[in-house]
Amino acid sequence: MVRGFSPAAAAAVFRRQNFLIRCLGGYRKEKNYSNNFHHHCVIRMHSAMSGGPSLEADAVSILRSITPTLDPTRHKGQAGKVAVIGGCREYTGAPYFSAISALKLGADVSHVFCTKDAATVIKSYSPELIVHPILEESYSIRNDEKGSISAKVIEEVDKWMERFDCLVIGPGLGRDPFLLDCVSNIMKRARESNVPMVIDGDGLFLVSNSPDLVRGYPLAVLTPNVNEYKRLVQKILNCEVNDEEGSKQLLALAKGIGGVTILRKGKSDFITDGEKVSAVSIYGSPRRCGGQGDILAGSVAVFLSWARQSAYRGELGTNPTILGCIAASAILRKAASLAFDQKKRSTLTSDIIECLGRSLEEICPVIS
Ligand SMILES: NC(=O)C1=CN([C@@H]2O[C@H](COP(=O)(O)OP(=O)(O)OC[C@H]3O[C@@H](n4cnc5c(N)ncnc54)[C@H](OP(=O)(O)O)[C@@H]3O)[C@@H](O)[C@H]2O)[C@@H](O)CC1
Ligand SMILES: Nc1ncnc2c1ncn2[C@@H]1O[C@H](COP(=O)(O)OP(=O)(O)OP(=O)(O)O)[C@@H](O)[C@H]1O
Ligand SMILES: [Mg+2]
Repeated sequence: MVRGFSPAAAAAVFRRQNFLIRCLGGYRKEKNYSNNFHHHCVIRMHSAMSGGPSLEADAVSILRSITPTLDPTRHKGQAGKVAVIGGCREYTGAPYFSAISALKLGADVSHVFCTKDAATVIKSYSPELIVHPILEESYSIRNDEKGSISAKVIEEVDKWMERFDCLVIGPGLGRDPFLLDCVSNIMKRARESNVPMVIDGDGLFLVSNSPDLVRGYPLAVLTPNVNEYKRLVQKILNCEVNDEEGSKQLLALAKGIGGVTILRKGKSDFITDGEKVSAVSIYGSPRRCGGQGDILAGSVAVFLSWARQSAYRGELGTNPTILGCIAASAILRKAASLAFDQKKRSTLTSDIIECLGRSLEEICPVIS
């Protein structure tokens, strides 16, 4: 029996999950499980994370309820304006993956705020992105310039801040202390303007060391991978990750940072804002190429912006940040599965990005 549920409730959950996974089309390739869905489902619900129940989310219904129709009366910007804060000398792929994924899912405008070194490279990947070369790393400036550069960074971001529906902080940001200091200031400004923030990659390194940047901010979403989660648990809860108590620990972590939303990435994705834990377990791909988390972060930004629009219209009863995470996780996994079908071992992050549109179209067709 599924932990925490009566046999009847567990059977209903199982039937529902069966239906959802068929819609999302993602389980069929999983080794050893492909011919035995019942086994697949029950095992997953037992072993995904113990220490309290986590229910498979109804991702299909969520996607259908928050994805806007393509309506000729809408103007540019209404389907979402997102900005990625990331990209430095070392990493140019990560911010590109996040920003282009947002566009490929249907956002109208996608910006990248990065270092000067990274900007030309990112621009050359795509003419679709609006790239601002405003950040600086310590190696490229003198100590006596830091004050004026820091002020200039915030001045440039301030020009745009109120227009953004969501920021993605961290993909390919690096860990330069001066640069992270400037990004802390950007995060404080975003908070003052009530702009949602998806924090990923090196943004999570920053938040682990300075949790007050997001503490108690309900529009903050943290998307840790296994390393980033470990660091957060150590810093915030002062202990080690304990998967025996996985759900409880995740709830405690979200509460410990004042009710932010956490999407813990892994074999299943677990999502909470401190109230209950939802899971997205549909099968994606066995390829673990770098960059899939960056796609996810850009996708969360889009879906949470759409979920907030639906919430304004009074159509939702659930926290939009949770809905955005569930929708993004399901779409990324489905896209990864589609890409893997075609490319097998040579599947790359850019192949998955090319499947984002189809992945969403199969669930929310433009003309239904
Ligand atoms: N194509 C691209 O451009 C891509 C770029 N990417 C970008 O890479 C960045 C790091 O993300 P990741 O996922 O490698 O971090 P993660 O798994 O925590 O670390 C693995 C190990 O490495 C270490 N470590 C990491 N950074 C370090 C640093 N600056 N300096 C020193 N150590 C560092 C880390 O050590 P620890 O954190 O435990 O100290 C752990 O042991 C991030 O900006 C991401 O967006 C990815 O999105 C993929 C595609
Ligand atoms: N073992 C797994 N099986 C299936 N899906 C997984 C597995 N591990 C991660 N994923 C999925 O891949 C996506 C990216 O997670 P991952 O842990 O690779 O992030 P990341 O390390 O931050 O990636 P990036 O390389 O972009 O930084 C998430 O949606 C996650 O659910
Ligand atoms: Mg990552």
